[in-house]
Amino acid sequence: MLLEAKNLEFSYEENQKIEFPDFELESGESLLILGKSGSGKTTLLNMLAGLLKPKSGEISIDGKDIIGFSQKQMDQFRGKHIGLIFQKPHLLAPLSVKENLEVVPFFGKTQGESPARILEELDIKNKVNSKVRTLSEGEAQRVSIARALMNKPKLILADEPTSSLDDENAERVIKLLKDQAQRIGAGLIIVTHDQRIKNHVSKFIEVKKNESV
Ligand SMILES: Nc1ncnc2c1ncn2[C@@H]1O[C@H](COP(=O)(O)OP(=O)(O)OP(=O)(O)O)[C@@H](O)[C@H]1O
Repeated sequence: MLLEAKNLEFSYEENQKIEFPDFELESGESLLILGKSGSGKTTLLNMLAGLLKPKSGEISIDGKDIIGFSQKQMDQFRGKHIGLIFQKPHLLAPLSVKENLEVVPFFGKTQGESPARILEELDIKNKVNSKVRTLSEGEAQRVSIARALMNKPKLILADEPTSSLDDENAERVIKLLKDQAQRIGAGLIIVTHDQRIKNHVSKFIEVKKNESV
């Protein structure tokens, strides 16, 4: 099993508690996190990425109890094994596409995939030397997927990756995410409201906020 989450709870404030459903994910499998606005989907993704510590519960990734990690251990683990994709691409604007990919193995201290190969897979090779500020939104999101794949992560976490894309680009990005996750044998978890993604991934959990604590 790649990932197991059990009895997770989080609270930002004393009179508020968010309880999360238990779930499991195998390598190569995809899962959607669904739920209303404000229900706690991004909070869950941030806990899985080790960016937030749950109030209680367990998260195991690749057999490791990530909640027990120190901040430094978590940063190293994330750099090596987790690829993150956000709603907006968060690329380094003054750098080229290639340079944006090359910083990943540099900071993760890993060997990294070849940027040329990944950009070819994502059909964006002709932009390799372009500055990222000259890219369209769909192209920039494909570069952010390329960046998340650079370290061949075991787990890919994506937060609303298609919400600012038109239908054609959204379909393309979903397909790429799924295909690439399968190619490298990674688990893929996507937070979304997007019906266009729901048509492509059948396994899901739903997060519901519980106000009465
Ligand atoms: N830093 C914070 N401090 C206090 N409350 C927060 C903080 N971040 C989020 N919350 C609250 O926690 C709840 C869950 O937020 P979260 O962003 O996880 O929801 P979400 O399901 O991802 O929402 P959306 O779909 O609108 O992005 C919300 O009520 C939100 O207002």
